[in-house]
Amino acid sequence: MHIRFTKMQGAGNDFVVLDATRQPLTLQREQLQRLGDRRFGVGADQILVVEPSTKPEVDFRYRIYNGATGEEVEHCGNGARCFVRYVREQGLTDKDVIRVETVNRLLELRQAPDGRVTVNMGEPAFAPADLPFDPKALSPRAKHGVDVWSLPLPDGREVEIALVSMGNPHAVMRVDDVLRAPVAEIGPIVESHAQFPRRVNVGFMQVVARDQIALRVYERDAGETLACGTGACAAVVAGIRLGWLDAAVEVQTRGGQLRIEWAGPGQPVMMTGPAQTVYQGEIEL
Ligand SMILES: N[C@H](CCC[C@H](N)C(=O)O)C(=O)O
Repeated sequence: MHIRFTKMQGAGNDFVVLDATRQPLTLQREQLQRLGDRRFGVGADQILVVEPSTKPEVDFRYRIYNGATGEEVEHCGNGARCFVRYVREQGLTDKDVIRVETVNRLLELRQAPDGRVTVNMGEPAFAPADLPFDPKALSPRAKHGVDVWSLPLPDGREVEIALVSMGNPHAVMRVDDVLRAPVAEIGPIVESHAQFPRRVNVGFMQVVARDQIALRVYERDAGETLACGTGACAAVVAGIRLGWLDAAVEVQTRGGQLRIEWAGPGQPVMMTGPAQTVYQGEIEL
């Protein structure tokens, strides 16, 4: 199969974007993995497929696959910003506000004149069943009236995590210094911990000020990425709930800066950040 693709990045989280608006595109897992493979294919953290909408009030559908496994996932924040740039640059729409449906969310996206894109990421969810997270023998520790969980590790250590679903699952822990955080060691252990039947994205958050954090994320099925949009949303929401952060926070990631705003329960999380096209290409799959 001959495929035209667009390579994009949002704060260093990179994507292969495919246009399935003109004709249906059904890719096998192995083909998705080939697109994501940094040696034998194009290389990307996730593959984004833009599809026509099936509903009059929605402009597009957007499907997301982790590049390493070809597994479909529920949400991708940096990908949503690249999606907006893509559909406008490809002439698929000239709207300033775009409504797009993912597998389990309806997002509203808007691009500002300076090119930065703001995404209404929907409301966070916190019940263990939303992740899913199976507490088994664990019990939550209430902190600031919010449940945090002490997760036992195989070597006997424990890590304290806050659970947030942005449609996809996030376990967030606070660290003193992200540069020295044990991301490569603890990330994979928590990602595939038995308490997470569908595994989890693992965030390491350093609180710099009440309106500033530094964040690294060991992503489910991707390892550490340079930025994770839903991870930034989950970390800020957890920090606000735990009393560490105000309602608008600048998030410094290894790949760039994101701005996350959340006005509290019942409100959506708003994310603003960069999105760029890197190149276009073709590949035989
Ligand atoms: N690895 C994530 C999907 C991509 C999320 C991330 N790239 C973002 O920007 O939100 C998961 O398995 O839930």
